[in-house]
Amino acid sequence: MTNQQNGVQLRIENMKKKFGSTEVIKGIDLQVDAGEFVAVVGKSGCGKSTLLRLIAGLEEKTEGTIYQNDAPLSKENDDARVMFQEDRLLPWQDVLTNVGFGLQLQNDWQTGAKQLLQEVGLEDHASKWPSLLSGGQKQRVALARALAANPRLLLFDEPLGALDALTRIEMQGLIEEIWKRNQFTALLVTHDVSEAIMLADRIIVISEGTISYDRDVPLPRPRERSHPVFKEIERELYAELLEESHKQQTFAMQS
Ligand SMILES: Nc1ncnc2c1ncn2[C@@H]1O[C@H](COP(=O)(O)OP(=O)(O)OP(=O)(O)O)[C@@H](O)[C@H]1O
Repeated sequence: MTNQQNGVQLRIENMKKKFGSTEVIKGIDLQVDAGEFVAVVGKSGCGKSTLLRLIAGLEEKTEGTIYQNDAPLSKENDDARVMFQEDRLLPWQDVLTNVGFGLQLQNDWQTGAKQLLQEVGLEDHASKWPSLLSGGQKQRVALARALAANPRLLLFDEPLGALDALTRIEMQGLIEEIWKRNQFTALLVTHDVSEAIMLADRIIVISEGTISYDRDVPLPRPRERSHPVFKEIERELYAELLEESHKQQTFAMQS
């Protein structure tokens, strides 16, 4: 089931992106429903972050159109926020101010920022400097800061990539809970196949700048890693990724 009320609908048509003479995105067509959670998987360098940056309006496309709720996007996407692998917190500001950064034009921004810290379970850390937090806590602050803008689209660019396995699982639970509560549309770039199956309504694989695989995850939430359908999708995804990798190696040896 998807969160339809707050999230935006996306439609990407024939998206292409070149850096110099190298075409990184070679023609992507993708539709994402309002409130849908889509995971983007693929080999390092296949263009996942570039796709996210194009949707965020942080990168200029070479060709194609992105429609958001049927309106073409032409500049920075005000409805979207990106959460990166590195926390990007301001080290000279305390946690509360970091979260309230986007709220500071509002009179009572401290109350709003405290509520967001509560949402991510860090209400007792408001006056700390970021340097005193663990990696997982810093990512919780980064998530609260992203939520401050009440985004209708959250773009997660491998945000849990630097965390230890247990913290990562905890953060997956938090992201799922917050997505359900806030009802935004979500795109998650991840290298972790089980993370994709745990969180996404749908998984796409990007290979050589195009979508090579696209399937729904028909599992109830919260999900069990031991569920036979979970295992089946896991096997399918690894097979797809290995096949793509094999094709690329063969191509590299022939050329
Ligand atoms: N600003 C840029 N200028 C030139 N080349 C770029 C730029 N940004 C990305 N690229 C190239 O585009 C390709 C795709 O990069 P991108 O970061 O989208 O890949 P990715 O799939 O997210 O990789 P990873 O999983 O390692 O983060 C890479 O070959 C990268 O070197």
